[in-house]
Amino acid sequence: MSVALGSTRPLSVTTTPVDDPGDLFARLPETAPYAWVRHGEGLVAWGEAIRLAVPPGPRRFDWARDRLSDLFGEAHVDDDVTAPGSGPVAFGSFTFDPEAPGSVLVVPRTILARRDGRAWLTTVGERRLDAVTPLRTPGRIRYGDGSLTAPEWEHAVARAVRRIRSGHLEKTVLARDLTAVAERPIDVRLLLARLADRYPECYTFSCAGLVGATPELLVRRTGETIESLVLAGTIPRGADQADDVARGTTLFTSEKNRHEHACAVASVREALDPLCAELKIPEEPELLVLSNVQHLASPVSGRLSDGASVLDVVAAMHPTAAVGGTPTEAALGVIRELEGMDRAGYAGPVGWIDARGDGEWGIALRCAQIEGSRARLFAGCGIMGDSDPASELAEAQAKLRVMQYALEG
Ligand SMILES: C=C(O[C@@H]1C=C(C(=O)O)C=C[C@H]1O)C(=O)O
Repeated sequence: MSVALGSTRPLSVTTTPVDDPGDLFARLPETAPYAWVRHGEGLVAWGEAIRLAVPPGPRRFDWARDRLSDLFGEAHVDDDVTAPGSGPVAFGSFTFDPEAPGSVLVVPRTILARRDGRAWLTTVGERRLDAVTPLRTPGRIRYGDGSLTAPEWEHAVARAVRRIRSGHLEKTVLARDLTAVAERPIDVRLLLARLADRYPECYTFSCAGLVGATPELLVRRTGETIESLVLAGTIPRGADQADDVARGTTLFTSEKNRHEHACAVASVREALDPLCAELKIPEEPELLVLSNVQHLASPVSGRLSDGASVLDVVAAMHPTAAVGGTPTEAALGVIRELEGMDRAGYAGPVGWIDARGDGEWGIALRCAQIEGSRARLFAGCGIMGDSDPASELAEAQAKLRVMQYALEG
């Protein structure tokens, strides 16, 4: 069930303040890099002190929380920083489908963090020196269809639209995958550096081979405060500034996109309401403009009422209608039936948690699963009753470009 690497004795954890390390990614060795970074701040980590394979099932988040609270509870911790992300930390990636295997938690051996003008280093066990080798380029990339070809995927979208029009559900989200094979093994650090450079407002992440830059913050917990950024409703960027502004206006006034966004916001409200003493959700979304697409975005904030950990909040929220649909069960049924692929960690929660229960988790979007010289890229779109399959395909392609750029430069 669970695989623990290294010692099963209590963890010995030391956090000390360090001078500003500058570019966090430049400090990563090539093997097993972990990351959660936005605007140059966050955590990078390497080495694996503990790896837990989370058993699939409806109680997987509870299992993860309980195992971590045992591990962290019995650890010997010497923490001179006491900030969110200091002391022992676990990175995690959960599969989209609770019944799919592959969810994992890793307590890295070394964690380097930088936040609000402070920086610190955490080591688990003996402090070791890890050589930082130069970045390696993967060479030529050859792409192939994933589970469905583009026309097959458009056909699946058309079927989902019919299902929605016949009143079975309001919204679903269909995704597709692409395969990529590089000439040489893929250096995850190079992908991280390129992603962070082009998408600084996204969360550049790496966890157990799942690598990407997601704009969608599922939840950040800092003490009793939580924040989230709900995204749904997308239009590709324009050819020039005037076109861009016109597209932004089209997106903002599009009934289809506003409805799609409202479904996502409603699912987040429903999940967070029972956990919160206070919850703020703006009445109207705003525009989030990224290098490849524009999104409708609603920043959410709240105050927890009962000391839930960040994983408890993740458990309550996943899957939001931004990646599942409305109503959830009907939408998941359509995804299982029409998408024809295993989403693995794509569209699942990815992030980190510390011993206080603080942490940051995103929805794993604009990402790929990397294995040696191979990658599997993912992207999906919210489907409504008036979705046009060709436009949805164009949107999925715009989203796939994030990882294509990371691989190709
Ligand atoms: C499903 C993805 O993105 C989600 C779907 C969106 C949409 O359909 O408009 C927008 C943002 C995300 O919530 C993806 O990037 O793969």
